[in-house]
Formats: sequence, C-alpha cells, structure tokens
Amino acid sequence: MTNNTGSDAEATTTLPATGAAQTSVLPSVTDADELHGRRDGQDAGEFIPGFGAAVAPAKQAPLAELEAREISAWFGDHQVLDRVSLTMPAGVITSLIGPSGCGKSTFLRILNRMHEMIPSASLAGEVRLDGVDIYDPSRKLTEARRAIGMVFQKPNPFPAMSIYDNVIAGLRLTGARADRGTKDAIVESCLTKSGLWKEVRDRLRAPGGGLSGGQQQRLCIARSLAITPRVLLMDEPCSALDPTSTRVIEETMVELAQEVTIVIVTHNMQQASRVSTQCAFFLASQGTPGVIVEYGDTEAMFGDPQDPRTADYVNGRFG
Ligand SMILES: Nc1ncnc2c1ncn2[C@@H]1O[C@H](COP(=O)(O)OP(=O)(O)OP(=O)(O)O)[C@@H](O)[C@H]1O
Repeated sequence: MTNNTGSDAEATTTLPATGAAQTSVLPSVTDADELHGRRDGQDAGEFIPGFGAAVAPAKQAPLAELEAREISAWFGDHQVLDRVSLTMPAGVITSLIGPSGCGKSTFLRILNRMHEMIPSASLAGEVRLDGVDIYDPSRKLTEARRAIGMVFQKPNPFPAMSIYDNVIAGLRLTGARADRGTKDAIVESCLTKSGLWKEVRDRLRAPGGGLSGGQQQRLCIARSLAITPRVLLMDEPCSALDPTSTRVIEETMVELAQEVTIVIVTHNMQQASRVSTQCAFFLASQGTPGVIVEYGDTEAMFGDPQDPRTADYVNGRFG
C-alpha cells in the first residue's frame, strides 16, 4: 500500500467533494481474503500523482467496452454482491436498475476502483476495460480513475471556483500541463458536449456555485469529460434535479454516448427506458447478496421481461 506523500499539494486540495479518492488508509488483505480471492486495493492508498504530460485539446480516445466478471463485494463480513457479471458494450448506455440496497452503487463504484477506498470494503472478480483488468496488480489506480469517470447523485462542483476552473480541475489533478489556448479549447469543447456552453460562455469566470442545480450537474459532466474518459459512470445523476433539467441531462447523455461508454444507476424507470439501450436488473432478496436477475435490451426488458421479478419491478409492483 502506498500512502499519499503530499508531493502534489495542488491535487490534495482540489479533489472533488466526494472525498473518496482522498482516503489513504485501507484495510490490508488478510489470509482469509486471499482464500476467497478477495482483494482490497493493492495500491489503493496511492494518491493522484503528477502525470506531468502535456495534453492536446480534448482528443477523444476510441470507444471502449467495459466488462465485469464474477464481481463479489463485501463491507466487512457483509457480502453485498455475489458473482455479478455484465458486459457494458462500447458506445452504449447501460442502465442499472433495482430496489434500494441491492448493490447497484457498490457495483458502479467497483467499476472505477472507488469501492476499495471505503474502509472495510473488499471485492473479488475482474473489471476489464477493453480486455485489460483494471485490478491487475501492475495497473495503477490512477489509470482506472482517468479512463473511467464518475458523476454523482448530488452535483458537486467546487462552488467558489470559476466555471472555467471547474472544468479544468480534473486536468490539474492529473498533473497534465496545458497552455492557455489548449485549456480554452478544452473548456469550450467539454462545456459544449455537456450542453452548457451556450448558457455560460459569457460568464466563464463566475463561480460554479452560482449555477442552477441542473447546470451544476452539467458542469460536473464537463469536468469529467476534460480528462477524456473512455467510460462515464453516473450514479442517479438526475435524482436531485427538476424534470426540465433531467431532460437536458438525458439529451446530453444520448449525445455523449457517441464517444463515451455510459453506465447509469437510476430509480426512474422512464429514464432507463428513454436513455439506455441495455439494462440490468439487480435484486438482493431477503438478506442475500445482490445479483443480476435479468439483463439485455432495454425495450425487451420493459416490454417483455423474462423473469417475473423483473416484470414486478418494472411495472412498479415492488421496490
Ligand atoms: N459504506 C458502506 N458501509 C457498509 N455497508 C454499506 C456501505 N455502502 C453500502 N453498504 C451496504 O451495501 C448494500 C448495497 O448498497 P448500495 O448502496 O450499493 O445499494 P443500491 O442498490 O445502490 O441502493 P440505493 O438504490 O438505495 O442507492 C446495502 O446493504 C448497504 O447497506
């Protein structure tokens, strides 16, 4: 385990408000964990380092497929996921649905190595980004975070920081160097992609905290896009927003799916059917760990579910 050495002072003060990435103390792998194939982050204590590389303006990487294989997860001895496998195809929006507490957010956090930052958390299984396991001991935590971005339920821009600086905050975290022209191009490109550019282009120096909730969420999406992720994870990104802002974010997601693979957790069945091509239904029945009961084409899952439990859920009969 590598602890933060404080060598990148700027990074330590500008991390997003989630705080998860700031955790530096992690549980160690015990013999029992080894027996169960569990692992809890070999280098998870490592901090965002200075990448030190110069960046080109928002050059998009090719679309990537994300594949979870046999994912199990625990908090202490409490198992919350049991051998969950799911392929999230390149350029597709996959929605994760299911009742509260069935492990959707835990699964999402495992997809970009945030789960391991929670004290007592452990996991087993593989997450493959274009065939490469992000948990392979030779892979850095920062590589996964850079390639697989996350947007949270509650918009969390840096409120006192300008809109402009919010967008490039992610670049600062990676330590990437960019000249003014490059930064300007990244800010415009990312705000355009997140559907916010026209609304803020005349007030880029105004504080991010002065935007409406929906605008703040699109600012957070722009911040995630600035480091050109290949996958964007979204944990109930519209649950704190009004219906109009929700529709704007949904349109943004559909546009973004042309260049970023998207995985969204949502409790809103209409939203799942509006935005996602593929859907996975999670369930943890009577204290057992969460599993995927059914997954596949969203239209088919909503129109003609194969499992009666899926039918009950999508038709609002439980959960
Ligand atoms: N930090 C934590 N420490 C201990 N247990 C946790 C922690 N986070 C989640 N859990 C437990 O893990 C299980 C799965 O939680 P998770 O948040 O992943 O479910 P979810 O399906 O996303 O729920 P919701 O839809 O309500 O957000 C629950 O039993 C929850 O209590």
